[in-house]
Amino acid sequence: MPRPKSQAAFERAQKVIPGGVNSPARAFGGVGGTPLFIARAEGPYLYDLDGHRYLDYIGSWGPMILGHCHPKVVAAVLEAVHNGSSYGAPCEKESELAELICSLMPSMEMVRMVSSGTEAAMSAVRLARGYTGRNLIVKFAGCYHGHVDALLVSAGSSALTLGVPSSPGVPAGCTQDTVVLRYNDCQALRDLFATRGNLIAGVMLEPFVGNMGLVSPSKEFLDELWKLTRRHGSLLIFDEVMTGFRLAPGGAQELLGIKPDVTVLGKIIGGGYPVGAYGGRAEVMKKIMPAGPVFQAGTLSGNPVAMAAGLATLKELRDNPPYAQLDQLSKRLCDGLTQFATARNIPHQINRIGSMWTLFFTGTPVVDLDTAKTSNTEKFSRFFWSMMDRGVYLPCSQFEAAFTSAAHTPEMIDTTLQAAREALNKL
Ligand SMILES: Cc1ncc(COP(=O)(O)O)c(C=O)c1O
Ligand SMILES: NCC(=O)CCC(=O)O
Repeated sequence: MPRPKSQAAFERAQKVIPGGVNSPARAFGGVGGTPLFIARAEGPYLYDLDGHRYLDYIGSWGPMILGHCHPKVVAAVLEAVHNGSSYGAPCEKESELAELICSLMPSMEMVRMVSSGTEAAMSAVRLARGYTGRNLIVKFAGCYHGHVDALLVSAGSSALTLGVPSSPGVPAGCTQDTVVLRYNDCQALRDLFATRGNLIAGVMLEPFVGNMGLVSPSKEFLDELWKLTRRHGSLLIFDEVMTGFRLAPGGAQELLGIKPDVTVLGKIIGGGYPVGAYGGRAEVMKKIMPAGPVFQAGTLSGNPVAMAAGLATLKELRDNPPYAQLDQLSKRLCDGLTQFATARNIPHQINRIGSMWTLFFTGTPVVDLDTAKTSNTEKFSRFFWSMMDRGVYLPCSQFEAAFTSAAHTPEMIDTTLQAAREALNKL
């Protein structure tokens, strides 16, 4: 399908923006070709510059759980805008959003707002170190916590898609206190804690991983994480930037019945505007300046317009929870995909939790980064473009989760399945 206006816009952008994009995840590096330039978005749809319409299964990589331009979010933002863009002084909306977050996620007694998931993850690492007086941070291969120096080792998402396991510009000193383990590997976790448990400030993980494609934790893995961090006084840090308010009103932690010490948030809490947050028990959070000695700050933190968008989004999710519907729609979609791929004898795995899902082109069950990497990414690329040409916008990498939104209807799922049947038949 020709997209001359996107092509021209990409060429223009490449002259003044590195790689033509402001975040590598958008560059289509994993599938080749030119990224679509978006003119506008509404409900479940994206519209590109060339006037094509696409059913959107990215939702800005997670935030748009209500679909684009939800009327209540738009109204809240418009009202806020007229009261000023930024004050550099506290406003009540910050407390209102903090109260709502803490009521929905009871592991959080206090929360600090920042402007991105990266900032939240970075600050959570500093807090864990400041609180425990220890340096070691444990992360898992394939998990992505934003572009935090200390966590940019064996990172997922575009760092994985584009084959950059760690980046130039991150000095060894920044990662020397980071230990990377295999996701779902209980023995590695036990071995590490047995030898260095008293040095570990915190263990950070995506409780369901979206950034190597969707991967779920085993019960044994979660039990072990809980037990070992309790025994050794290390903080258990859930990065719920993707899963927070996505899988349940109380996030993955509600679903799993675990109260992490610290939670990292982003995406949905900003309703499409730049917001991140981190929170936990008051006793831990009171270490943060000016309540305590651990420094962290931000000119635009708690921005009133972004707070309004986040509040409107979370209130809608609380008052009209879409989770059962999202689960049903996503199940219908994934069941159909499995059925078609099986009928065509295409080796595949579908991993799904609620409205997060990935179709992996591999015959091997995907439980960690190594098994995710057994996927046939060339097949994925052909499937991706075939779906795009049929008006379905999927994540542009095998190693990303797709998201269904509350604006999707059963009819749209069936349209998507019809496209998928044709695309798989042509693979
Ligand atoms: C789990 C997770 N943590 C952290 C981040 C970083 O968030 P941001 O892109 O807002 O910096 C992302 C996504 O980018 C993410 O998926
Ligand atoms: N899973 C990918 C992301 O969430 C990040 C999107 C971006 O950095 O643009």
